[in-house]
Amino acid sequence: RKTSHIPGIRYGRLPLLGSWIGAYHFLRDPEGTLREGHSQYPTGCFKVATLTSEAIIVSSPEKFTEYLAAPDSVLNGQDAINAGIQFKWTMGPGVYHRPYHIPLVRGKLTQSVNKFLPDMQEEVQALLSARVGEPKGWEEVGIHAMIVDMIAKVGNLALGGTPLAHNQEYIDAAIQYTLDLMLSAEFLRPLPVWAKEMVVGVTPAYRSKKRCERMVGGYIEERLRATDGGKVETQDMLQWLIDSAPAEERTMVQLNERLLGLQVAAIHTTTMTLTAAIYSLCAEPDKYLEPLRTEIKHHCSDGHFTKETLDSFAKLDSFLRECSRTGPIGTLASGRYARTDFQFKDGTLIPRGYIVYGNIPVLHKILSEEDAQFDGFRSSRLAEEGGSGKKQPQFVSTGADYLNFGHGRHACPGRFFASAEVKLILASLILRYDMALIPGTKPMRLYVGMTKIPETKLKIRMKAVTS
Ligand code: HEM
Repeated sequence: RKTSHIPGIRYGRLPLLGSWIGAYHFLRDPEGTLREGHSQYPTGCFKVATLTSEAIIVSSPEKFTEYLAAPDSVLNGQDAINAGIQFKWTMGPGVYHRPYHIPLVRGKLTQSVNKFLPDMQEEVQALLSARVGEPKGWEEVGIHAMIVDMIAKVGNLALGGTPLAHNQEYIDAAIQYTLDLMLSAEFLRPLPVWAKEMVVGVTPAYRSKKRCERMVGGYIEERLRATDGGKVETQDMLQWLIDSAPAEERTMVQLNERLLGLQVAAIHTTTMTLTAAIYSLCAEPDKYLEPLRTEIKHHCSDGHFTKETLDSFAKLDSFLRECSRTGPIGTLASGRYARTDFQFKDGTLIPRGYIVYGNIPVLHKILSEEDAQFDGFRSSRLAEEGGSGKKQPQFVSTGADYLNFGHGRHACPGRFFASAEVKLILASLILRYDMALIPGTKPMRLYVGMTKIPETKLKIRMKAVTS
C-alpha cells in the first residue's frame, strides 16, 4: 500500500493478486519486463515484483545518479545486499556491521596486484597444463568448472594466502559456500528476526562456515600468533585483515567469517564475467582471436604479465567491457535500501523499507537489436577513431551507462583486482589455445532472480596453438 503511487509492471488487473502476477512475469522475463517499464515510464519510477518483495526501478541516468548521491543514512547499499542474501545472519553480524574489509580491498589489494601477478601467472599456467594440456586436435572442455576452480585458487593467492589457495578441500568449500549462502538466504528471508536467530544454526551456510573453520582455523590462529610475535612473513588480504581488525573482530572465528565474505564477493562474480567472455570469444573466434593474440604478443614479448602490460591491452579491455555491457551479471544495478523516506526532485517518494535499483538493460542502452549487437572492439575503436584526445572507456570504469561493477560510493572496490585476474587468465588462454564453440551448440543466458548467469554445463573446443 505504501507504494500505490508507483505503477507495477505486468501486474495484470486482478485485485490483490497483482504483485504475484507481476512476480511470475518478472521471473520469467526480467529483461522484457524492465524494457516495458521503461517504455511506459522513461523518466519516472515503476515497480517490479519478485516472489518475496517489490523493487522500485529507475531508468533515467539522472534519477539513477540522484539516488546514488543520497547518504548511507537515507539510502543504504549494505542493507540492500542484506535484504537479498541476509548476510547479517548467513555471513555474520560482524561482516554486516563493521565492513572494515572494504577500504582494504580498495586500497591494499588494488595496490598489490603487481606483487601477486608472477605467482598468479604461474598458477594459471600450471592449472591449464593439468586441465587442458597441449591437445593437438580439438578437445572438448567444460569451461565453467575449470574457471571457477582457477579463479578461486588464483584469487586466494592474494586473499587467504598460498596454503589456502593450494588446499583443494578449502577451495571446494569456498566455492560451495556462496551457493549454500544463497539457499540459506531464501530460507531465512521470509522469517521474522527472532526466528532467523533461532534457526540460522541449522542452515547450510552456517554448517559450511563451521566446516571451513575446522579446516583452516589452525592456520588462521598460527597467523594471529605470528603477528603477535612480530614474525609476519606474508603480505596478503588475511594479514591486512589481522592488522586492521577492530579488537572484537580479531579472532579466528571472525577472520574465517570475513574471509568467506570476501570469497562470496570475489569467486562467482569473477567466474561469471570470465566465463561469459570466453563464450563470446568462442562464438566468433575468426573475428576476435587473432587480433587479440597479436595485441597480447605485441605488448608482452617476454611472456610475463605485469599490471602495466595488462593495462596496455586496449582491445582486450574493450572486448571485456562489451561482454559486460551486453551481458552484465545482473538485470538490476546498485540497490539502495531506504532507511528513511527518500524523495526525488520531481516529488516521487521511495518509502522507508523499499529498495530502489537502476534498470541495467536500459542504462546499458540495450533497447534495440542494434544496441544489443556484440561489438567487441567498440570502445577501442572509439579511441582509435577519436584520436589522442579521446579516452577509451575502460572495463573497470563505472558510469550511469555501464554498471557491471555498480556505480557511485559503493562501486565494487575489488574491480581492479578482478580485472587483472580476468585479463591474466583470458590472455593466457588466448596465447596457448585456439577456442571455438562446438558446432550446433550455443550458450544460453540463464536467470536466477535478478542475477544473470552464463551456462555452467556448456563445453567448448580447445586446441593448442602450434606456431
Ligand atoms: C568481475 C568480478 C566482480 C564483479 C562483476 C563485481 C560486482 C560488484 C557489484 C555490482 C557490486 C555492488 C556495487 C554497487 O552497489 O553499486 C560490488 C560490490 C562489492 N564488491 Fe565486487 N565484483 C567483482 C569482484 C570483486 C572482488 C574480486 C572483490 C574482492 C576481492 C569484490 C569485493 C566487493 C565488495 C567488498 C563490495 C561491497 C562494496 C560496498 O558495499 O561499498 N568484488 N561488486
